[in-house]
Amino acid sequence: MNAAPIILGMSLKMYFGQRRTLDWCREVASAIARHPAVLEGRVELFLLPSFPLIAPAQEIFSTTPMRIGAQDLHWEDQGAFTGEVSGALLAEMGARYAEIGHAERRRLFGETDETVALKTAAALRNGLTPVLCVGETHQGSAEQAAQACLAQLESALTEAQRQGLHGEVILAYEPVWAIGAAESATPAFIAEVCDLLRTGLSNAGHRARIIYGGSAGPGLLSRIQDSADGLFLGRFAHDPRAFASILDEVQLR
Ligand SMILES: O=C(CO)COP(=O)(O)O
Repeated sequence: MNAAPIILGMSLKMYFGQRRTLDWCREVASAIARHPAVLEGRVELFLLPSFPLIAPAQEIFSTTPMRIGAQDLHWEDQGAFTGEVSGALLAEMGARYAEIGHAERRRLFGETDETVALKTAAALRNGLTPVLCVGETHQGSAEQAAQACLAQLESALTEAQRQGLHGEVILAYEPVWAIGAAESATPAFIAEVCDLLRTGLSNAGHRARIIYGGSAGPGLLSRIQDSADGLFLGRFAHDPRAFASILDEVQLR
């Protein structure tokens, strides 16, 4: 048994405008304010909205344990990087998490192993918890998936290690083939990969909690929470009631 809280993280990606984001925040804030799993400290909650909505989301959740983070950050702390947002600014705003290396950023925006490593260092340097996305591209065996994820993790940590940076990392295991799909990977597959990841992490001397993402929604957490430390939610928590119903699945660990 493990007394650590279950993590429920949520990325809104670029799905919602301002009004819908803030409505979602208000509804979820009211649901979590009275939820036993929250009141008893059994969950760690984070939300990653679009950059301009970080501050208003923080305001709405200010009396709740929901922490706010960013979906990306730049690897430098300041300078001539038009359009970018630094970890230093995010930390100054009170953000607590920074998502790094999501498959969409790799596929659509040229994110590479090198930029992921630089961004992981930038997050740790600024006291932000990296939500480091890893995952295999094609559906195969659990061993192949874990091997791909551990290689991505090792590569992502190289720059932080070189700079002597430490801090907690949340490993978001997201099989690329399960992102934006009709269904998540199966609970058995997720559990197998998470168990292999845990062994791999411990053999390599790393400490990271592991959350699963990729079409995760209501009904999944109760089937994987012995192996995974939580979920990284997307579309299937767009309905605030779905988010609240996932909270109902959080069991005593
Ligand atoms: O990428 C994800 C979370 O960041 C998962 O997104 P979906 O749950 O919408 O597939």
